[in-house]
Amino acid sequence: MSNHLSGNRSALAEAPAAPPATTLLRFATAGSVDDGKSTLVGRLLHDSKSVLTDQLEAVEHASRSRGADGPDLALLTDGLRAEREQGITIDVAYRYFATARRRFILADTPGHVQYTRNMVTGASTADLAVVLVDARNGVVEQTRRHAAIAGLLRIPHVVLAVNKMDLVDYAEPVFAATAEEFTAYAASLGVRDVTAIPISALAGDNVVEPSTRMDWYGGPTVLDHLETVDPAARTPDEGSRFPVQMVIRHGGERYYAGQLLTGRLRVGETVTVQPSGRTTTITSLDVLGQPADVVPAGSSLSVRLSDEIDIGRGDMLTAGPRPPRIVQEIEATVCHVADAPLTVGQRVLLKHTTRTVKAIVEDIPSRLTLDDLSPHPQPGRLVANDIGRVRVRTAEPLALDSYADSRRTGSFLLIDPADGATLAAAMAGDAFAPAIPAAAPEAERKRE
Ligand SMILES: Nc1nc2c(ncn2[C@@H]2O[C@H](COP(=O)(O)OP(=O)(O)OP(=O)(O)O)[C@@H](O)[C@H]2O)c(=O)[nH]1
Repeated sequence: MSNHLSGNRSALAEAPAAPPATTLLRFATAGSVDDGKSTLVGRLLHDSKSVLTDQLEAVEHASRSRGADGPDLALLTDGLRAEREQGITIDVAYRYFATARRRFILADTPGHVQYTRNMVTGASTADLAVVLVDARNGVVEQTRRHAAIAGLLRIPHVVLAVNKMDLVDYAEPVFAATAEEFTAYAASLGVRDVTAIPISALAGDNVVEPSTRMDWYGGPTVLDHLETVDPAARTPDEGSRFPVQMVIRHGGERYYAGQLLTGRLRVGETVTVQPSGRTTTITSLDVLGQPADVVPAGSSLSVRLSDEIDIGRGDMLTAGPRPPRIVQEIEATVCHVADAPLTVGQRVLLKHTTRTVKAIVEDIPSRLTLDDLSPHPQPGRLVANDIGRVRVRTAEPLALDSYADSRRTGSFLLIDPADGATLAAAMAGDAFAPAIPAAAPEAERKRE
């Protein structure tokens, strides 16, 4: 049976296998406009020799033609001409690079205040967020928003890069005060793993090479930390989740193809078909034409089962200690990304893994103030860049995890049925409630 998928390879190519977690780190950058994100990323790529030579030559050429002395490192990341002309980064730019120790996917997200939605998009799958501040300004409103989003998205690790240390004479007290303020604030939002690093992206201090101008700092450089941090740390033990992407009939057999999002699958294992709840046994697993006994998360595969059960695209095979909840009534935290508002009573499509069902927005009980995550009750609607709570009712049951348990299968999209445009990105369940143990009540008291 090893080659039965050869005619269907292109369909499987939709979901490429991810490399093992130990070799790949997904991270996002965030900072206010002009804090130096692009310069930092350019410096990282340049000094770690991750940049392709032709790219670097193009940048040097462009920099020279603008009369600059050395390469303008921001040019390496601000790819789009329109963005450069506007002078701000307006969308998420994904970069793929590697060093000898690790491969990286970087979501370079914009700093402008109105682009919260892009930060959410870029950071939603990140293992780590690099939050930049300008050493001269310290923690500003945008920094607090970025910390809040990191908390909401449950990004396991945060690096606070205190940049432009060259402009504050590389002074330790400036760094220490900013690091202390940020770490305390982040902790109040449930972000516990913060590594603060004093850097100059422009001069190259503590980005790849340790700085000779900040002897008082004994911690890692940015690259050291990115190369050694454990991406899996703090991720809870997830069950196995295999949403069926397509059913392939071949030689009288049925094969279910898709990508294993979390956990692993094993031949002979009992799995539950969701949302019907029927159980069956895996008789074979096949990864790109090769039979396998055990398949890890991230693999694209096809599964054969012992029973003839009616299974189609959008069903999910699950196994493991914590089964998903089968729900039609969902409470979620959403980041609204469309220009048109989201309102109570609105009919939407809900896309969760490979399943898309009709749904209605039953309630929008609160909207969050991003500075401190305190809720405003009963906003009635959400507009672009708002983060709020919604209650949604679906026409059919869904097998849903809470976002706290699984970022992959606890998230979904709300889609406009008229044109297929994404309205909101959602995190199911108690996404922000437990992340703010003390901050919200205190903030409430302050307002009173
Ligand atoms: N002195 C000094 N200047 C820096 C440093 N890092 C960046 N800059 C300068 O700060 C300005 C903004 O840097 P960018 O990297 O474009 O900032 P950004 O955060 O990517 O800005 P947006 O893309 O607009 O969000 C540029 O003039 C940089 O040369 C630094 O460490 N020290």
